[in-house]
Amino acid sequence: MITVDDALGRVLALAPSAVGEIVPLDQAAGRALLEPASARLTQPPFNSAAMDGYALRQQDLGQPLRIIGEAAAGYPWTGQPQPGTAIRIFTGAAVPAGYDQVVMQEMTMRDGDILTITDTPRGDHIRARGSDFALGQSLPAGRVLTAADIGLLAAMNIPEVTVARRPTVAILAGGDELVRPGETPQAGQIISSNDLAIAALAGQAGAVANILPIARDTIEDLKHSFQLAAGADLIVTIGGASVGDHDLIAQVSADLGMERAFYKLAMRPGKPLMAGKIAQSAMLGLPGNPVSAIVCGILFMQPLIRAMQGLPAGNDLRRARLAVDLPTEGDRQHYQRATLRDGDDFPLITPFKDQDSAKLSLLSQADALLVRRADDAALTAGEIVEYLPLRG
Ligand SMILES: Nc1nc2c(c(=O)[nH]1)N[C@H]1C(S)=C(S)[C@@H](COP(=O)(O)OP(=O)(O)OC[C@H]3O[C@@H](n4cnc5c(N)ncnc54)[C@H](O)[C@@H]3O)O[C@H]1N2
Ligand code: MOO
Repeated sequence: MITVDDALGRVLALAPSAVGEIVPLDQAAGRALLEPASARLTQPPFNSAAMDGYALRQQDLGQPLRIIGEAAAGYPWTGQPQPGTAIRIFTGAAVPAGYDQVVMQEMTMRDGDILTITDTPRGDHIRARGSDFALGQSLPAGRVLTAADIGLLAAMNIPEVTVARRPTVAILAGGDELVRPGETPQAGQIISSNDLAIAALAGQAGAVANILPIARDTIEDLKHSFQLAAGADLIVTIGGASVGDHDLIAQVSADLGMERAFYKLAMRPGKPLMAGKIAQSAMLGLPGNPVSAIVCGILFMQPLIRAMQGLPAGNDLRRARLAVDLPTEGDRQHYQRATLRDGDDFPLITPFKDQDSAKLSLLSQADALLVRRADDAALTAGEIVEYLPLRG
C-alpha cells in the first residue's frame, strides 16, 4: 500500500490545467484568481488629506496663518501657495502643492480668516500619492479572492478579472440500502448522507457539485450512473470500494477503461480509496463509511479541486500539544478525530477515544484531525503533534 503523501501526489497529478473565464468583480468573491491583475492607476492618485482641518507649510508653524482657500474631496484647490497661509481642507481632498502638513481642526482656533494652531501636530496627516499601490502593481494569481481583494481590485480600477472556471464534480453514491433524507427507510435501509457531505466539501473547495441518483449495487446501474457522470471534470464515487461481493466500483470503473493511479493506501480511515482517470474525467472512489468518505474528501478531493483551479493544493498541518498519552500507532497513517482547546504556547489537542469510521456525530464535534504517522511510537501528554484543522 502506498503512503498518504504518495497518494496525494498521484491525485494532484490528475488535475488538468485550469481554464479561465472572465467575471465582473461582483461575481468574483471566493473564486480563484487565474491571471494576475495589474492596477490601472496609482492610489491615492494625489497626496491626500487624512483629517478634516487645515493644510499649511511646516515652516510656518508657530505663527497665525491666513486662510486663503478650501479643498474638499473631489474639489481640489488650484490657487498659488503663499508663505504664512493655510487652506481649509477635508478628509480625502488633494493636499495642494506647496503645503506639507495637515493639522486636525480640533488643534486649531479660527477667527474669520485667521488661524491659530493650538497644539503641536503629530504626523503630517497626509497620505502620500502611491502609498497604497502604484500603477502596474499586481495582485498575484493563485489565490481565492477575499472581500478585501475585491475592494483592492475595484480601487485598482479593474472591473473584471480572469478566474478559474469552477470544476464540475459528479457525485455518485451507490448502495441498495440507501434512501434520500426525508424518505422513510424500510427494514435494512439507511439514509444516504455521504453524497450531500461530499457535495458540500466540493462546493467549499470551489467546484459545482452534481449529485447523481443513488445507484443500485448492480453493474448495469453503476454503468448507467457513470454515463450520467461523463464529461464532469471529476467523478467521485462513494461506497462499493472495498472487497465485499457488492463492492463493484473497482470492477465497473476498470470495465469502463479507468486508468488507475492507485487503489488502497496506508491510511486510517480511508484505506480503500481509489484514484485515476476515466476518459477525460479524473476519478476518485471514496470508501463508503461516512467518516472515511469525508476524511478522504478533505485530504484528497478538496486538494484536487483546488489544483484544478490553479490554487495551492497541499494540506497545511499545524502544531498542537497532546493533552493525553497515546499508545503506539498501527501500520497506517491515522487521522484521529479530536477536539482543540487553548493552551499556553500551542493549542491542546485531545483525540476521541472512539475513532469508529461510521460515527458522523463524533466527526461533527471534532475541531481537528490529529495526524499520527504509521508505526509511531507511544506519545506522552505535552508532546508536540501535527493536526489538520476542520473549522475555518
Ligand atoms: N473484508 C474487508 N472488509 C472491509 C475492509 C477490508 O479491508 N476488508 N475495509 C473496510 C473499510 S476500511 C472500509 S472504509 C469499508 C469501505 O467499504 P466500501 O467503500 O465498500 O463501502 P460500502 O461497503 O458500500 O459501505 C460501507 C458503509 O458505509 C455506508 N454507506 C455507504 N454509502 C453511504 C452513503 N452514501 N451514505 C451513508 N452511508 C453510506 C454503508 O451502508 C456501510 O455501512 O469497508 C470495510 N470492510
Ligand atoms: O479505513 Mo476504513 O476507511 O476504516 O473506515
